[in-house]
Amino acid sequence: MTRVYMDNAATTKTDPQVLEAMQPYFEKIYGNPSSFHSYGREARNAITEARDLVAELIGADKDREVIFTSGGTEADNFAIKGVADALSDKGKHIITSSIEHHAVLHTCEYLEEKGFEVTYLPVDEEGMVDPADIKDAIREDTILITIMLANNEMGTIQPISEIGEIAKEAEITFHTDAVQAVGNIQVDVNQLNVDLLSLSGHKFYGPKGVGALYIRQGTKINKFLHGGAQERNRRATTENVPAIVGMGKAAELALEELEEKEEQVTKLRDELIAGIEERIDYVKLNGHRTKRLPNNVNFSIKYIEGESILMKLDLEGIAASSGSACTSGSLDPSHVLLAMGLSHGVAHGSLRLSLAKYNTKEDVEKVLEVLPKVVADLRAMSPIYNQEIKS
Ligand SMILES: Cc1ncc(COP(=O)(O)O)c(C=O)c1O
Repeated sequence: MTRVYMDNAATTKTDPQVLEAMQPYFEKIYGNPSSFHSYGREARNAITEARDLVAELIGADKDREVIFTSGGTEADNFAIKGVADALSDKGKHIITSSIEHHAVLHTCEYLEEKGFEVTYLPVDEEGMVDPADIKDAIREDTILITIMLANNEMGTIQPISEIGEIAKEAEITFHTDAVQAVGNIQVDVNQLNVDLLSLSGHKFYGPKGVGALYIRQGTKINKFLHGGAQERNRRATTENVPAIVGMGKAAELALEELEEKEEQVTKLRDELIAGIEERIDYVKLNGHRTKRLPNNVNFSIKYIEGESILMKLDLEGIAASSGSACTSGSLDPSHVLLAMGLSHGVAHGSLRLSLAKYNTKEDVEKVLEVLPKVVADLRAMSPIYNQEIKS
């Protein structure tokens, strides 16, 4: 059976060119970047090169604004706790949205336990934050605004540049979680007006376990890991050189390929959306129809449970998700879909298909052939469907 992987928002396949770039850093160039000798120097140079490539991808200053982390989660933790720690004398109020990734939400909840106050802004039915709500939520003691660039579950892209303007005017530090956006759409820290931006290697064909935090020069933020003087004294621990090199290569490829791949993936996304709406009744596209990630398709399919669709699709060789990877193991409906006003029942029947540059027209055709049958089979067994629709 040919398998179709459409869970690229959870993670992407590592690009073979990335793997090739990493290989020497396990075998030959294995020095510690902090060491004086040539082995160390070679590793150090590789990190500098990777930092430049990541900086270039997001329009950051090459020398000093990118700090490597262990992934998107650490970048979010670093940004939020680091600013809270550095500015707690100034104030203890943070503004975020109710649809953030748990890496942001749980960090904010942790800070609430430590005496910070957090405003969780609502979103509209398309999952959009209203910049006017940000303006209204700002207080004398607000020290940080953190709003994601694009949502991992339903792909809505937020008006970050506009929110950034508001933050700048109010002189409040502004962070965005761009983990799902980087590599999928153009991301430029200056155009977005952000002070801090999180990204993660494995979401754009790089390796897992590596990410970065962009820190605009002059941003007040405390260090995250205490120990050695690595990463300009902001994050101690011996650098994960092969992974950093891999992320650098992935950034280089993303910059080269972005325009072409964005168009290719958008076309597949739109075929999937149109095909599902044409072939299956009682479905609702979740998220904004146009201001959405090129690789994201998310539908609520009424009268069935998301988990049962996933199981049936898996048996047919199609890998999809019911929401974010972190919540799909639990039976709670997605906090994102609930925040958009969906009922528990409808939120339960959600299906996310997330594309990558490796997906083909044939993949889309297979999904459009299999999914309607799966839905019809499940609905045939659904008492509510039979009661409400068939009678
Ligand atoms: C929006 C968002 N933020 C943060 C993360 C966490 O990234 P990582 O897996 O690199 O820790 C993810 C991963 O799913 C994500 O989608």
